[in-house]
Amino acid sequence: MTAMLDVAGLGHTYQAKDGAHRAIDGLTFTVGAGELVCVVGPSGCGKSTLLRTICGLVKPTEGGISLHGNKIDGVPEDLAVVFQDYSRSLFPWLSVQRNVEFPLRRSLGRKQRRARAAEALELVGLAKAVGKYPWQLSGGMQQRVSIARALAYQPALLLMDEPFASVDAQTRFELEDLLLKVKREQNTTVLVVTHDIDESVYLGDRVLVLSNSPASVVADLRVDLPGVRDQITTRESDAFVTLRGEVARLLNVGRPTAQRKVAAEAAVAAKWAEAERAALREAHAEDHATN
Ligand SMILES: Nc1ncnc2c1ncn2[C@@H]1O[C@H](COP(=O)(O)OP(=O)(O)OP(=O)(O)O)[C@@H](O)[C@H]1O
Repeated sequence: MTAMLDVAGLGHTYQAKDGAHRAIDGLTFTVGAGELVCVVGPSGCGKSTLLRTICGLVKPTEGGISLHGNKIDGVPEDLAVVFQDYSRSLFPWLSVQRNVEFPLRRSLGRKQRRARAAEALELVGLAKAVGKYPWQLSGGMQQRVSIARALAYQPALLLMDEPFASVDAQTRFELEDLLLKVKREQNTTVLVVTHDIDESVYLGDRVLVLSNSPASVVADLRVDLPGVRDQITTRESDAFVTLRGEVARLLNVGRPTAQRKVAAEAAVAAKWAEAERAALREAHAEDHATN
């Protein structure tokens, strides 16, 4: 598989008044064209630093990054980012259509922008919301707009930083399935940073587990699950449960308190997710019984 993103020996040390801080150390991995790779790691390990270097906002002190063969040296043009905080990334004074068109204003004419935005909004199920404003939409719908805006740009790489962390569990499941559908239909190359171990396994073709700060790659795990996934049956499958356990162990074993805390939080989150799925199953069963 051709490497769309190539991260080689990446290291970064921040120089602060109170001394130097080593944030990432010898990070090496690739993301193939059309692949979805999830990055998990303990809080404060250096995930944002990694994203900032890929976005060209921070110049690494060692190593380098290439995006489809071109060394990143500044903000790359063919990259789009979806952030956790959708409410701050959309312009409240622009309609949904205009928000999605915004990044295309320099590269495309009006007609082409319209068409590209309409296509992306259709893909995320928001074709009817073009004339609405972000504040007229639910949180999940606003995040769909952010995703549509990123897709309309047709980036070589879509970076997502905790993209579903600010929505409720049901919406999160819907958005995860939307991302998988988009990736299948558009063959988009995606790098997702998430704190959620279950989410990393559910979404990923691979999961990269990072160490405590300074971040390095502890494991690069292939997710051997079918391409088409289901929130209930996939998460119940033996392969899913085994892999989720492996990621949790890698985050936990021999690591300091912060990392154990992440794994403990993940275990609690997994219990909540299981309760959500049980409620979903009950709702489905009731629907069947009444129809
Ligand atoms: N501009 C900076 N100057 C000095 N130190 C920094 C700077 N930015 C981040 N750091 C330090 O580098 C380390 C890694 O930070 P980073 O934000 O990349 O971690 P993270 O994994 O994204 O954290 P979180 O999971 O909490 O979002 C932290 O110890 C942080 O305090």
